[in-house]
Amino acid sequence: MPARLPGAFKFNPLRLHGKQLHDFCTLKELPETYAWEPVDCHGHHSGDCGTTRVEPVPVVDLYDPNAERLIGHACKTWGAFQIINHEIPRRLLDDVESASRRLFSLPLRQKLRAARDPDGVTGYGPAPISSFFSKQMWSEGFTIFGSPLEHARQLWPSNYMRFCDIIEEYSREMQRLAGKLVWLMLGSLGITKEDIQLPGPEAGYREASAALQLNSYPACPDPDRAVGLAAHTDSTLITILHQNGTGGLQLFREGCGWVTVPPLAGGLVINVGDLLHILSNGLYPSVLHRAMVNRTRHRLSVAYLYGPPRDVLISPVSKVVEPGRVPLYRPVSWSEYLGIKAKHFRNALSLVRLCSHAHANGGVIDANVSDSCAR
Ligand SMILES: C=C1C[C@]23C[C@@]1(O)CC[C@H]2[C@@]12CCC[C@@](C)(C(=O)O1)[C@H]2[C@@H]3C(=O)O
Ligand SMILES: O=C(O)CCC(=O)C(=O)O
Ligand SMILES: [Fe+2]
Repeated sequence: MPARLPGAFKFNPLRLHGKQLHDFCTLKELPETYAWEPVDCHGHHSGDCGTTRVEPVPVVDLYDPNAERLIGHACKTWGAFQIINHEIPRRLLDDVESASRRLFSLPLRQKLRAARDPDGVTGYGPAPISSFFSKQMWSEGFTIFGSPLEHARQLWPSNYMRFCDIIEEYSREMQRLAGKLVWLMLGSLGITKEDIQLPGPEAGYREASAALQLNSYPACPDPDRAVGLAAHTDSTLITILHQNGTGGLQLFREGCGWVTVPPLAGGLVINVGDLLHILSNGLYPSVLHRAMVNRTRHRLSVAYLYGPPRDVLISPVSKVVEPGRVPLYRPVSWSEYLGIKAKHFRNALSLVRLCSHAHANGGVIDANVSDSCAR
């Protein structure tokens, strides 16, 4: 019989899109639905590099006169790096972290007022990729595209403006930084404004589209069997990630395995996404990454997912397709690619790959490739 004590609803699991959700703080043990097979189930070597010294994820100082070259090298070898001296005020990073903490601290019932619609993209809920996994992830998310006003009103009917103001200011600053970083990356490939139709500095990088993903990873009673956010690449040009002082982000590096990205006070993590992978013809590969959880600390992260204007076609820029090589990907807009990713997840990139008899490594002509091809 259901308990009728005041507050007993907290222990009543609530459902969203067919899955039971929980107020994580009430769980003293890991429910089986959140217990993953040993991490190797992601199909990759688990843990950090064996006993050899792990090479750290590159850190680039944006004031360094060699920043463009260093960024190019990091994109090619890691598909990711951290930045310092990015000129995003520390106060704003703290504000967005507090706003996110305020949101996720609300009772589950209240957060569900702003739940993501089954076919929608914005609002509260498990990470959109959850539907591809039978086990649940030890995390919750809130996705913002454009104005957060409507959802913020549902969450805090009489006190929503502070949240909206912070999100607006953060998005504005991130847009400027993302535009600058993308042009540094393109510059490192020798690509100029004449070669590509992307928002540039003269327009303040406006017109680009972007989403903001707030992620929360509560302390977990059995972290070794749980996964915060399963391994994925982002569908973006680049993603800018702010993580609070608690580590958990890991990057997959060929020949090495999973490498933890240590939180750097005031630093930001930059990931190469699938669209930059396409645009660079695979020279700057999108990075596979995941988030792990821990026993004692609540981890928060804020991802700014930056893409081109939704209907601009992205394809390998001819300058990076060297003689003797071929374009590996067909043109695709961000809106189409997001649809492909939402349906096919890990196969999305190979589904826009051209049936070119070209080798994955920069499009060297090679007749022996049997990859899935764009039809
Ligand atoms: C613009 C987007 C990228 C994203 C799907 C989305 O429509 C909004 C959320 C984004 C996110 C954040 C967490 C990881 C991810 C794979 C997911 O499930 O939702 C990404 C999506 C993506 O990059 O494909
Ligand atoms: O929380 C993290 O460290 C990773 C988040 C992430 O990968 C994402 O939001 O796309
Ligand atoms: Fe991601």
